[in-house]
Order: sequence, then C-alpha cells, then structure tokens
Amino acid sequence: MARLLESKKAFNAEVNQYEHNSPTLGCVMKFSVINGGSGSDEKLPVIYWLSGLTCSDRNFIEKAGAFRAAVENRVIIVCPDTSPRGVDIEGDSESWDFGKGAGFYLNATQPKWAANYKMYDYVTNELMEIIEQTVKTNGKKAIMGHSMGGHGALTIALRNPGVYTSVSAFAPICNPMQCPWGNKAFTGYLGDDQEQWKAYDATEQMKGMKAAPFDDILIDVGDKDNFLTAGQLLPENFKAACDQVGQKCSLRMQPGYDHSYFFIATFIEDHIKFHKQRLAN
Ligand SMILES: N[C@@H](CCC(=O)N[C@@H](CS)C(=O)NCC(=O)O)C(=O)O
Repeated sequence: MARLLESKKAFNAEVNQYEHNSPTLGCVMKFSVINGGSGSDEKLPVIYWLSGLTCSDRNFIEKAGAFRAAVENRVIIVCPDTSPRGVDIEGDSESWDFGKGAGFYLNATQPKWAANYKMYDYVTNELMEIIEQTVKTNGKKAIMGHSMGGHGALTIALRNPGVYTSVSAFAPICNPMQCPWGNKAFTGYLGDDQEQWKAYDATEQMKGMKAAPFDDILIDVGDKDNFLTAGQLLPENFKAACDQVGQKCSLRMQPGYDHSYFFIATFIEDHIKFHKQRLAN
C-alpha cells in the first residue's frame, strides 16, 4: 500500500504525493498524482507522465501547470520518479545523465545495476498495480513524457500493445542508440551488445512494427532546444521510421521554444486533450 505524504488542492484538483516500498527497485519510492476528479466518485482514466534527466516525481507537478487541464478533461496524471532513489550504488551520483535521476526506463542487465535499476518493470507493472489500489481509476491508460521520459513513454507504449490507448512526448530522445546520452546509458546499464539496446530504442521499435499501433502519435519539439541541435533527440529518425510503417506521427516543431518546463507548460493542455479524446472511446 502507498502511504500519503502530502495532499494539496490546486484548481480543484487533488495533488498528492505518496511513498511505497518497491520490491522491483529494492527501495522506498515516491510518486505524485494529480487527480482531476477530486471530490467526486467518478472513476477516471490515468495518464502516466515520465520525466527527464535530473527530475524527481515533483518537477512536472511544480512546473508544468497541468492542474486546470487535468480537471477540465477529468483525468488523473501519475508522475513516478526517474530512477531508484533509496539505494546507493557506487558511481550513481557522479554525473547527471547516468545513475540517480537517469534510470532511462529500462531493466539494467549489468551486474552492478541489475538488482535495482529496473524502471521498465517498475512503470509497466508495479506502479500500475499500486495506482489501481490507491486511486479510483476506470482502468484506461495513456502515457506521455519529456526527453528521457519521452523515450520511456514511446518505448513502453510500443512494447505493450493494447495497454495504453495513446502516447505523446515532449522533446523525446527518439533514437538513443544514435545519440551520446543513449550510448552512455545503454553501455552502462545494458553492456556493449547493441542488439540488446534495440528493445529500448523507439526508432528501432517502430521500424520493427508490422502495422501502425496508434491512430496518431503527438510529439512537440522546440526548435531552440539545445539538446535537439546537439543531436540528442533525433525526432526526424523516429518520424522516418513511422513513415516506413504507415504510422501517423504529428511531429510539431515549435518555433522559439527550448527544452524546459516553460515549453512543456505551453503545450501540456494540447497533450492532455489528445489523450482524453482517445481515452474517452
Ligand atoms: N542538468 C542539465 C540539464 C538537464 C535537463 O535539462 N533536464 C531536463 C530533462 S532532460 C529537465 O526537465 N530538468 C528539470 C527541470 O527543468 O525542472 C544541464 O546542466 O544541461
């Protein structure tokens, strides 16, 4: 059972933070929830939000300004942390793009990390079960995320057909095998065999699809995003893979926007509406 740590009200939404013992990750984990239906008995759909590098369960809550849209669209938004937290492994705090705050939503296979760094299993199994016990949901799910969390949302949605009605992302790392962040993380967590990396690469996953899994995939990227220009995101590679399999991908290059939560706050309502339309069917 999750333990309630804090409860706030914002724009009529209930904004709660919980902690629970995670057998999957071998430590205590926190997660935050925006309940857009607080005060009613209505069972609502859940949108999972996966954050990016250096984030905890709080960045989206404090910076995305998603409360009003959650209430207006009657959805629950669940924000997990981005890596195991309650465990110390040598080297987990040396850099901001590996270890703590940088779990990459995968199951590590390298001995040093394999016991705890299982964010893929955590998000797809354990967290979902805890949410069903903790919040009144109608069982419908969607997933979205930012940067490393956009990578997580895309790969998790593509690898779990039928579980999520829709997927969207802000500035996702679309082809981690081909970018410095992905190379560093995958080498560290998964080892040198690049065949093993493909399971966690959205572009590779999409290339392997026999048919389009979603009616549309919404992706926003700011054209002033310094990580885009540094070749960390590679949305054009994902879009090309989508075109190859006939998957519609609404990739919107947003002029003037960067990688930050100012950009996310600007377009979060569009993403919530995109999911709500599909969750309502
Ligand atoms: N620490 C990095 C930036 C990391 C970064 O931009 N993280 C993004 C996700 S990839 C984020 O959401 N940061 C937290 C925030 O802005 O609240 C740097 O110094 O360049």
